[in-house]
Amino acid sequence: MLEVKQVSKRYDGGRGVHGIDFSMQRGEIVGFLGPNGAGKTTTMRMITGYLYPTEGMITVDGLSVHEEARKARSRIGYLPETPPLYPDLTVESYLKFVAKLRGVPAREQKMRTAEMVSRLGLTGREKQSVRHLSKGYKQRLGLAQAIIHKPDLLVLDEPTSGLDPSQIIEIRGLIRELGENHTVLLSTHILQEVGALCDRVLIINRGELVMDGAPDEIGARMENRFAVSLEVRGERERVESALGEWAEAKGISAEIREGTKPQVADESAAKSAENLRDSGQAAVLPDALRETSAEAAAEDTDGASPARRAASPEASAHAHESVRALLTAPGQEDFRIELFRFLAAADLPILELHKENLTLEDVFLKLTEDGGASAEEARSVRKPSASSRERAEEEDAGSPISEPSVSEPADPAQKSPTGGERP
Ligand SMILES: Nc1ncnc2c1ncn2[C@@H]1O[C@H](COP(=O)(O)OP(=O)(O)OP(=O)(O)O)[C@@H](O)[C@H]1O
Repeated sequence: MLEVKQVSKRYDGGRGVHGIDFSMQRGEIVGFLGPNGAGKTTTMRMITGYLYPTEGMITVDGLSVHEEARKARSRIGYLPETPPLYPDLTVESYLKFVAKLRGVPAREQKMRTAEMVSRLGLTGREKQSVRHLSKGYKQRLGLAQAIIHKPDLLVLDEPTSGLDPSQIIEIRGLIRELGENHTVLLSTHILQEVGALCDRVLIINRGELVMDGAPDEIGARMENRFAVSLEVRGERERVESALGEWAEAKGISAEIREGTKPQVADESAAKSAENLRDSGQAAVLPDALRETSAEAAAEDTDGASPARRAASPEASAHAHESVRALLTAPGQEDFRIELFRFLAAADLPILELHKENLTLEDVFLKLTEDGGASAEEARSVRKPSASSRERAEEEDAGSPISEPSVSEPADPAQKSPTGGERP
């Protein structure tokens, strides 16, 4: 529903954003991450039609945000970093004013205002002046003004910035709810927020998109490896040799790490079992153990029978031993099911198994820290579906800037009475 095609915005000195290219499907909640000055607000202001791109094209539901501004913008709700609130109005009168401004039919304005009050948890505050709302309630009102005209796409610029932890939880809950009926693009500095809310993350650095993917996939994709760490119950030597052979045959590297050693109690149990066996007193063993001893006796003595291992003193000694390992394969192929089946067949129970990824934080730091991934390197880890554009050539630093606005001032200096953008 949103298409951002090769969009650039050049400010003085070559700052701004370059060749931003991505699309969003209906119903997605996408997190837009980047360090300060990376270009998040610039991109969002262009998507919402408040700023004209120097190059490129943005459409919402096929409508150009800049050429069919009125129609396109009726489908977009925007919560800027500083919500465009009028402190002298009451909550109710402000919402009615915005409803009118956004073209809600006169007969529906009252009803829509009441709906927003109830949906955004503003009940009881209708007559309160905006000036006296807490920061959290101002943010609720900011969300209300963004959705009062029932847009399809919601663009939220740092919606939880400046809120206290309980307000953050509340606003996240509201965004999650809004995400059930809207497509949402939200910028944030809080990595946790992306994990908590978003299906997908876009990372922007120095004006260029450097990552596009699901939060839990981008770490693996960035490294182009599939890594699994696991803990297996069994004697170290046996686990090591079984895993090692399997991994080698599959071209997977296996690194055996520390495991747990048998407890002293287990060692003494093993000793007792050994003494019993040596003194021929198997008859006093508990029934279950006697059965396994009998089975073991009936088996060939190649040591492969699980029952024999269970009854043997060696097995008792290793009954609580476990081994940790890290298996790493090049590429993205998921080998967990095969591994599970192999270890089950070898009677080596898996106590724990999980995919090892770079965390979102690792990825973010790698991509954005000084001297982190260059735009060229970063492009190579973006999804294949993402833009394969060549970097737009840097414009002359002194080139003139044309920044016409559609119907709103493009200059951030022109703010609403509270310093926010005009609603
Ligand atoms: N009106 C403007 N005139 C000149 N340069 C600007 C203007 N607005 C933004 N910039 C520059 O463009 C770059 C991107 O800024 P932008 O505000 O989009 O970043 P951001 O990712 O939203 O940052 P933050 O997280 O700090 O809000 C920065 O280098 C910024 O200084």
